Amino acid sequence: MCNVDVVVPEVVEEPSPPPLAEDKKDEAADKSYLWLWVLLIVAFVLLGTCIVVGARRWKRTKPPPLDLPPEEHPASSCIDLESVKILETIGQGRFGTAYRAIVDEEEVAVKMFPQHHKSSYTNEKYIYSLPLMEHSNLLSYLGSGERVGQDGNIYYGLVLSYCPKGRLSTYLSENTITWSTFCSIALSATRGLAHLHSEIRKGDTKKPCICHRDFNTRNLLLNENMQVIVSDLGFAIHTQGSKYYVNGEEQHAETSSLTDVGTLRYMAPEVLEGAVNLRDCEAALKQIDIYALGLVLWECAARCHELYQGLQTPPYMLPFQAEIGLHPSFEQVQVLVVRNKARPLFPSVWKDTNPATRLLKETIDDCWDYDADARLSAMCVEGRLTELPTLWDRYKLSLGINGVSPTLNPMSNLPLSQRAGEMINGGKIISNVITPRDKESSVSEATVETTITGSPSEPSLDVFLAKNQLIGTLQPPIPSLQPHQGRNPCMERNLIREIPHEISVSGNILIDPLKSNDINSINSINTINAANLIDVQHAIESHGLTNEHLMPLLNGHSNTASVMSQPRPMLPPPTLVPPIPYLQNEVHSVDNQPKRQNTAMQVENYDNRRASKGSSWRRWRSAWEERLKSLIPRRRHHNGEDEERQEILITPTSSSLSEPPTPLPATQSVTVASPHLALQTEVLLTNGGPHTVISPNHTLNSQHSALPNYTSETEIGIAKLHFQNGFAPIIKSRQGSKDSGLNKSSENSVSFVDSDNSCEKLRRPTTLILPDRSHKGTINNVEEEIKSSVDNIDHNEESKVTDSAPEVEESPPLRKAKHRVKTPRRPLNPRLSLYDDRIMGCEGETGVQAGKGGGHLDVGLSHSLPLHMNALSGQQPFLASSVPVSSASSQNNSAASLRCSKLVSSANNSSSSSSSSRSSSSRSSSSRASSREGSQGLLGQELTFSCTQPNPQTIGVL
Ligand SMILES: Nc1ncnc2c1ncn2[C@@H]1O[C@H](COP(=O)(O)OP(=O)(O)OP(=O)(O)O)[C@@H](O)[C@H]1O
Repeated sequence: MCNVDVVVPEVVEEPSPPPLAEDKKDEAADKSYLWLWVLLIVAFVLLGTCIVVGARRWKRTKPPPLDLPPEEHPASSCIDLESVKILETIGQGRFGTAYRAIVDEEEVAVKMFPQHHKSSYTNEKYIYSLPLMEHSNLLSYLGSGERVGQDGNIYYGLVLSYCPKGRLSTYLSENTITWSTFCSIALSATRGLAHLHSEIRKGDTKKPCICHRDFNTRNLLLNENMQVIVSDLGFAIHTQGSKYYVNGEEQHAETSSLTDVGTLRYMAPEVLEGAVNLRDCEAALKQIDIYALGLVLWECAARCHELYQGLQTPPYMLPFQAEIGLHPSFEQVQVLVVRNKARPLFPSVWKDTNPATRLLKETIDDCWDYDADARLSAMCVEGRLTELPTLWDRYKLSLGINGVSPTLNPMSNLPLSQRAGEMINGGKIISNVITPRDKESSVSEATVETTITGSPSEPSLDVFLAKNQLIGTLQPPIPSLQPHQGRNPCMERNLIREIPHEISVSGNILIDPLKSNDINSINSINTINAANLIDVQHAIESHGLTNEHLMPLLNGHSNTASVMSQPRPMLPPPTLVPPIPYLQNEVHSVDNQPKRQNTAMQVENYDNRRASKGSSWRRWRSAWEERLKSLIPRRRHHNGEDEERQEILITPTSSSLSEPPTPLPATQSVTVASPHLALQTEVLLTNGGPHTVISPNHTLNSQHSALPNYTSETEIGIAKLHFQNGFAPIIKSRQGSKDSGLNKSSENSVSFVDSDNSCEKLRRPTTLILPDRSHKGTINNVEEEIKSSVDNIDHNEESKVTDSAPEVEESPPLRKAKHRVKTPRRPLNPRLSLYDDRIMGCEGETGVQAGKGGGHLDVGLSHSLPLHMNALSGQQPFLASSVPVSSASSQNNSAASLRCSKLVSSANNSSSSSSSSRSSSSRSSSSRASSREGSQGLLGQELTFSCTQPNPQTIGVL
């Protein structure tokens, strides 16, 4: 309690001093900093996000080369050019000189580009530097750099792997090859191209599609293992859809002349036409490469001695060399490839009875198809070629084991399209005569073939055949295509495209001249045996086969079917020789028939009996039999001998069909002259209705010394004649006093067309007729040529029918491409090299070089010499003394070497002229010719060139 009075002093809280103004400021500042920080952080985050997203997008959209610029590519810095010791010159190209060199005791090739061809160097280096370019069938890129030559100029060099056997073209010209070597060459070349064409992704790295654009045997090298190495990527281009890239810079294909490069004789028809679809330049350029691949395959196969079955292998020829020689003009190639749709011909001795040969021919055919879309892809070609060795081995094996079976028809499993036609060796018509030797070998080979049809990956077909025992009843099966072989749907479309034409001559079985490559095939058309067809129908019936079963067997026979009717009936291909009638006992017969003997009579009776049963199927079949019988040419007996009747069908063409066919106002005179007309000839005329035999009694005697003439008056406006024995008749047409247009194709059919020339559609000829522009021929000329060709045939030699110039000149202009982007032309820029059969791009914006120089040294091959003549004046700046320029395979061949020590020449203005707009190119052709002659025959002498350049230039001494 004593503490009661204790007063606890009140603690008076001193009022806190009011906040100073500064403190207030700090607080506000803190707050604003905070916001600032927040804002900054947000901004950073946003910025970061944007950067990441942007970078990702950029990565996605940016072409791969920029991800990995050439300079950063490890390979580019592998070998320093300075460390390379140059030994000798191995080749001279348009753009640079190739040397054999040595680095660290390893042989390499160095390609040196002069300064004015730097863009070519840059482009080639860029292509080699793209990711994932390493491939066993491409040259390896080892390094690059600059070097000052002895002349003081800068040169740019690419260090590449060395191919000791040199150019493929040189090798082929000097050697024949075995089948296995051919397979190795064909496959490796295709693999190299397929790798270029492929887009490959490995992790983040992506190899884009590259199109070669100058694919030919000069740019294919051989290594020591006889593997082809694709080289010369100077024109190669990185494409993607409608765009392409030059040094990583995106370009738009439609605004440039992308297709103005390449080697003339290897140029695809669409390039020659200027009708490349640049909207999808990737696909278009690939297709152009594939066309060239087809020619390369043909070129190689032509030197495979095993394909000639003991006959002598013909000398090496470039594609179309037999037809237009070594130095064709642009127009010549254009007429041949675009207008005449000509392709190099397969020798008749390449029998289709050998499945490997057949597959090879089909593959080549599918590569150089006129329709670019119908061409195979490189991968697909590779897949097909992979099968060749196996097919060949099995065929050879079975040849040894099985022998001949008389019950099988040798030609029966050939596509119709491959039966017609005649073989031309070296571009010249031989004949359509089947020699006994041909027949024998055909039988033998075909017999064997039946035992090996179907590829290993096709067991279902074999099983199917074995189960049903159809061999001998059905025609030998055609192996269905493998998935990788998948015939491009466009292929079928192409075949179907011809149907209206064929149907317009209903009542006749036509030969498809597009595919007529077999000497044996012409006569096969005349020997289509209705009994065969009936047998097949029996087989179908008795074995309960459906269309699905038969489709694989009939693959590739769309032509046959399409001629017959629509919808396509399930009929087997016609046969060359009527097979021995063969009766297959039914396995599940309902009427328990006793076993029947296999005799012709039995077959006939059996057939009649079965036909009388009268089911709807049989009615359908009978109707077809009737139809077919009416289609099949009859044989006539005359003077005790069987003779093939020549059927000449004269049909109205499209323009006249649009009019009422009868009565036709004009009187046409049709004159047919041919030394090979059969003894008795009938001319069948049709105007869309039933055929009319106009002159059944005209008889022509093939023994007649003069050319027999056949004249028939008819009232048909348009005539189309098809001969099946391989000669080229002449048709003359008069309409009143005026001659109608005579359009003479180089195939076995000749047609004359109405005066407006609207009806004629030339198809790919089976003979390669060249317009000799210098030869102003007349009908008489042609007759003379036919005569001489017949003489040649009689002597079992090659013959050649030549179109006369007037027809060529009068023929309709080349088809213009529709719905396609026309390749822009740059008329002021040179399209043709002065000295080569090549067309070149133009030095300029695209960075792809044009008009480059360099002499090609292959004797007998196309050569090229520099467009930029000045370039050559220091062509060997890396060699101390004159060094022989030789192909690697003929390095010791002094005749093939070019001494470049002296450089002297003079230029003459060419006197050659041309009526065409490409007068400069014509002049250049003559220059080329002279240069090549010089290169072949004037080694060591001073060489004079003519050129379009105004001033004499120093070029070289051969
Ligand atoms: N790696 C190599 N190995 C062996 N020889 C080679 C090699 N590279 C080039 N050659 C030879 O040099 C020649 C010219 O080379 P290349 O074709 O690359 O030059 P180019 O100027 O592009 O020629 P082109 O006129 O064909 O365009 C070839 O034809 C070949 O004979």
